[in-house]
Amino acid sequence: MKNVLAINAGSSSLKFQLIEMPEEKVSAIGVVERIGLPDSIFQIEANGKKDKTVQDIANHEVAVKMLLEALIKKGVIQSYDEIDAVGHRVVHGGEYFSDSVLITDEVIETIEKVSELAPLHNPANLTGIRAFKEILPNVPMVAVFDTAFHQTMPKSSYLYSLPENYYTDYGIRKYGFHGTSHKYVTERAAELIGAPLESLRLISCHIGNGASVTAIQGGESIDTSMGFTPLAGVTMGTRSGDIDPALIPYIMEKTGKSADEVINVLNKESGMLALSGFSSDLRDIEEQSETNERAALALTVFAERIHKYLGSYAAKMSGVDAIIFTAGVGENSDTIREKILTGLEFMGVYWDPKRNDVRGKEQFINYPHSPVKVIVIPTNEEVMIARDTIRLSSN
Ligand SMILES: Nc1ncnc2c1ncn2[C@@H]1O[C@H](COP(=O)(O)OP(=O)(O)O)[C@@H](O)[C@H]1O
Ligand SMILES: CC(=O)OP(=O)(O)O
Ligand SMILES: [Mg+2]
Repeated sequence: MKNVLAINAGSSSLKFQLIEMPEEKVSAIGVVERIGLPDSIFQIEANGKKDKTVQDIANHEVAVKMLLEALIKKGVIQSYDEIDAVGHRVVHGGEYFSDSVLITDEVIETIEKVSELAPLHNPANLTGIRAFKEILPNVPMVAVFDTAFHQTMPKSSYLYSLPENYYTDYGIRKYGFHGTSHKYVTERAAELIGAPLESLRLISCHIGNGASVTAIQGGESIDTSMGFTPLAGVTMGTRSGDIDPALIPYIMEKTGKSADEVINVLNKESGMLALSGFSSDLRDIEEQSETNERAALALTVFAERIHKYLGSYAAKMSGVDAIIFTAGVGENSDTIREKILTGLEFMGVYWDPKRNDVRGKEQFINYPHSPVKVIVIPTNEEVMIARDTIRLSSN
């Protein structure tokens, strides 16, 4: 048995799970939120007990120390020697990584090199890696990339219609993200359907704060809604998704903002937050949607963008065998799933409102006679990270 610590470091948060492998038994799970802000929150659940503390946590290194100390204090481990390996989610791997990799100084340098392509995510991932390297210098660490699963996309999917040297000189292409999650639900879907992956055409909707839709044929990603960065595609919590690129210089001219400032608006002040006018959190928006027109419109825009991808990807694969919903919204919001699925009978999607009334667990929500299956599958990026970490650190 080996203890793997799976780390998902965000810009202001750090999610973690300590997992006993190969049994995949979770011995501790938790999250640190609001890192670098006042009143940071640290939550950990282990041995059937939940603890929550609120205190300032200045940076990721402090967060890492707190979580390691909490593992000992709660008796999950007796000493740090019991942590056999650490796996890190890294959002952008560029074209450098089509699989997870054992972290070396050279790997860290490469992750740094592609950081400018995922400014909300990669720097935070690197901070997590460095913090662990400092505190557990002799423990093997593995990087698991959001982009890796999408490296199977054909050139016709990933090339933009731009001068060729933009791709060859600058690596400008579609990369795609949430790959670890899309891969996890793909494999689970094949198991639940009871058919070999090779025979399936799937559309996976990862809808959380960040959201992306992926077409998966024969187990491989063949197209996805995010692009060069995680800003592209559907409307998200605070991200605009696709807009006309000519808007960027236009907004700069009208508002006097720099390019960086406009991108910051598109990343952090747009999406559901901008449409609703009050929140990026889908729960808040759903709560107000009966009485607040902007909230109702935001829900419609959000669902419609995803709805259109379902038609588009079904066309691309000449049909679809199953549609998958995952991540915070996809797993929990029957309202959004209903809005996305309504009107798809023409392509064989017959969903059952009773079965759709489900939250956070695996369930088919289609009628048994539906040619297209629709499945809610809670994602588990951490277990995927742990599996790859064991595979690559045991050699
Ligand atoms: N019960 C629920 N009903 C509706 N939306 C929910 C529910 N639980 C979580 N969400 C939504 O899920 C989103 C966060 O998803 P998550 O996958 O955790 O995001 P991320 O990992 O990108 O930060 C939020 O918009 C939140 O409102
Ligand atoms: C890549 C990405 O958008 O990740 P998240 O949904 O965690 O923000
Ligand atoms: Mg996420």
